[in-house]
Amino acid sequence: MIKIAIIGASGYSGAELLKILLNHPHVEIKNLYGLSTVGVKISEVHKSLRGMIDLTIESFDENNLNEIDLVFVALPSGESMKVIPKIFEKGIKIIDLGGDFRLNDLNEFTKYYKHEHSALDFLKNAVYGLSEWSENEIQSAQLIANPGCYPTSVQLALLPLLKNKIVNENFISITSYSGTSGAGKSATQSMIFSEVNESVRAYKISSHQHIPEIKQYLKHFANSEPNFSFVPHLLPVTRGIYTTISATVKKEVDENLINQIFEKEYSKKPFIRLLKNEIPELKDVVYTNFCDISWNVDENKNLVLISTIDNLIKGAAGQAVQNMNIMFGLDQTLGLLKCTEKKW
Ligand SMILES: NC(=O)C1=CN([C@@H]2O[C@H](COP(=O)(O)OP(=O)(O)OC[C@H]3O[C@@H](n4cnc5c(N)ncnc54)[C@H](OP(=O)(O)O)[C@@H]3O)[C@@H](O)[C@H]2O)C=CC1
Ligand SMILES: CC(=O)N[C@@H](CCC(=O)OP(=O)(O)O)C(=O)O
Repeated sequence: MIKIAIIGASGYSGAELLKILLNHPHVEIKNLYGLSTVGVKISEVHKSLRGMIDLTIESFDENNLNEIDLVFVALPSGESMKVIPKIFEKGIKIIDLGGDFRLNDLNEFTKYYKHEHSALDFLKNAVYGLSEWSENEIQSAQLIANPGCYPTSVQLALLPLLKNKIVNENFISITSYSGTSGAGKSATQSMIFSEVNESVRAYKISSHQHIPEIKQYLKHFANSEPNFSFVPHLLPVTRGIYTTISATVKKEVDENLINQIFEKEYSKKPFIRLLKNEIPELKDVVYTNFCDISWNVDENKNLVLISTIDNLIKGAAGQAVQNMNIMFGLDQTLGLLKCTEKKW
């Protein structure tokens, strides 16, 4: 059994981790950590877990991790880097759901993350855990930086086409919509029901922390440095990410070639569902680890790609468990709903 601790178990991603891990055949959940909820039973914080787990949330102390094999860290931005180096020193495997260890360009990193200087040197220890694209590196990693929710949906759709050099890189337009759970459980005025309901708004245009992440890993995985815009929007739903990407493809490219590229890259990947010309819908991926991808090219070589995920599952806890399975040499689908065939 893999003995697990979760730091940030009382948050939204913590809840999803628990629901998946309680159903995992090779996992034993040992310790749960929080901040304002210390001393409270986890089944009182996440009432959906009533009758499923009898653990109380504790205050984190790295000296209590002696029997732990893997720690999931689901803390707000800037908090993980305070605890992860101490856990790493003990030789324990770690999966960080936050952004603290995703960027290796220090200029970009310091723009977006309030850091402790000692944590900067530490960045090189992390492997970026985009499961479908870094399986080999994940297998041998001690520390995984789990990808952000928007970058997961963007990269899974764009990488195969950029890797095959069929997209014009002069301009790619990326528009994403997220449910409100993407912002976590802390209350802010802009996230209350009456502000969000029956409305849609863009935010952090040109300044979102996921722009450098997308840039870094398009280069890393596809050796591509396209000029792109990324505009996130807040949608009045609880969960899900809907990403629409517009670009032009090179003049010799047609839909058949794109079909072949996606099939080659993803036909054996259990969480990617290729929909070709169908239009994906959020309701078909929420509560799952699937990423549904569709594509369309018109006679003027305009490409539209659509990619949908659940921000809390494929965009956070589900991908984290997929990465845990890969790190421990297990079937990567354990604990998660999966595709057993790719025809429907
Ligand atoms: N929500 C999402 O869709 C996604 C989130 N992520 C990332 O995952 C991480 C967790 O996100 P999410 O679950 O939404 O966050 P939440 O805000 O829902 O939960 C945060 C958790 O961290 C604990 N916590 C808060 N502040 C501190 C602190 N100063 N020290 C120690 N513990 C603290 C909270 O404990 P308590 O409740 O006891 O106060 C709670 O357990 C973030 O880095 C986020 O960016 C990544 C992808 C998607
Ligand atoms: C709706 C909403 O506010 N979403 C968050 C997503 C944050 C997240 O999940 O990403 P990190 O782990 O990279 O911080 C945002 O746009 O900042």
